[in-house]
Amino acid sequence: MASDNATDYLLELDDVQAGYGRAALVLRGLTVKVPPATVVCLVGPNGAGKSTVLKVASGMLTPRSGTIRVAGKDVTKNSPQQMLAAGLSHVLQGHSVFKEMTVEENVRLGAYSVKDKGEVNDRIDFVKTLFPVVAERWGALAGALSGGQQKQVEFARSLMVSPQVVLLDEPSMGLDPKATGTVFEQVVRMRDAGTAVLLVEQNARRALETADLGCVLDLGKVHISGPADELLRDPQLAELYLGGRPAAAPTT
Ligand SMILES: Nc1ncnc2c1ncn2[C@@H]1O[C@H](COP(=O)(O)OP(=O)(O)OP(=O)(O)O)[C@@H](O)[C@H]1O
Repeated sequence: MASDNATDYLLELDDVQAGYGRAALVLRGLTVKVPPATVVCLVGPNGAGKSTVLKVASGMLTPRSGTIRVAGKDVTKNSPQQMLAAGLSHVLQGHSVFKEMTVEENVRLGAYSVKDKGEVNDRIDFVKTLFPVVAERWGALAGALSGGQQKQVEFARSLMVSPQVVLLDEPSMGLDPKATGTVFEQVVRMRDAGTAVLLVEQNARRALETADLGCVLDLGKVHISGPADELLRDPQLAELYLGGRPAAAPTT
């Protein structure tokens, strides 16, 4: 009956309503689905509820209604620890490396719940290959790295639990354009290495250029969704959500 078979998606947020305390709802019937090996980005105006979507997906905020599924399994009421165990790894907004610890110590923290030493070593090899800067600066204090390099340490840490989906909240925040470019390249590398990504970004145009699928949030709901390149070419969307600049439609 339903073409949206649950097993077609690694992560599904279905008709989710959520808010903070007694305040008005922030998410008002939001549906977002993340297929395997895909970067899905959420864009939209300030306060639309983008970060709140990630908080709900990582168990930091329990929805008032609606359903969250990971690979078809209902995880709606999971705690953050249970969400992590279910395969959702959250890279928070801003910088969360421990600056006074080495890159190695920061990355190993991501594996605190993994008991098998061999598995930890395999994951270390994997993230070192994926993020060369992590390998190059393995023994350095994380605080000595640039902002973009620290973000890659955070990515590496998030991958230590072999997540199904990485939730990335504004990875370009505070970075210059060159570092932003590198960080988005690494998002694509994560996807190519088999990890799906749900990405929240202020930098809507750059995020849509990186993502496979895009969802535009407004007032706590998905206003429009589809292939990211199509959204980028949509003139109305460009006017409303991409900084008011005209769509990059061919002019010749
Ligand atoms: N911890 C909190 N307690 C109460 N209200 C909150 C909390 N976090 C966010 N909000 C409110 O929820 C709404 C949505 O915030 P959210 O951070 O999800 O939006 P956003 O789309 O990510 O915005 P931005 O792009 O500005 O980060 C805002 O009105 C915000 O003030």
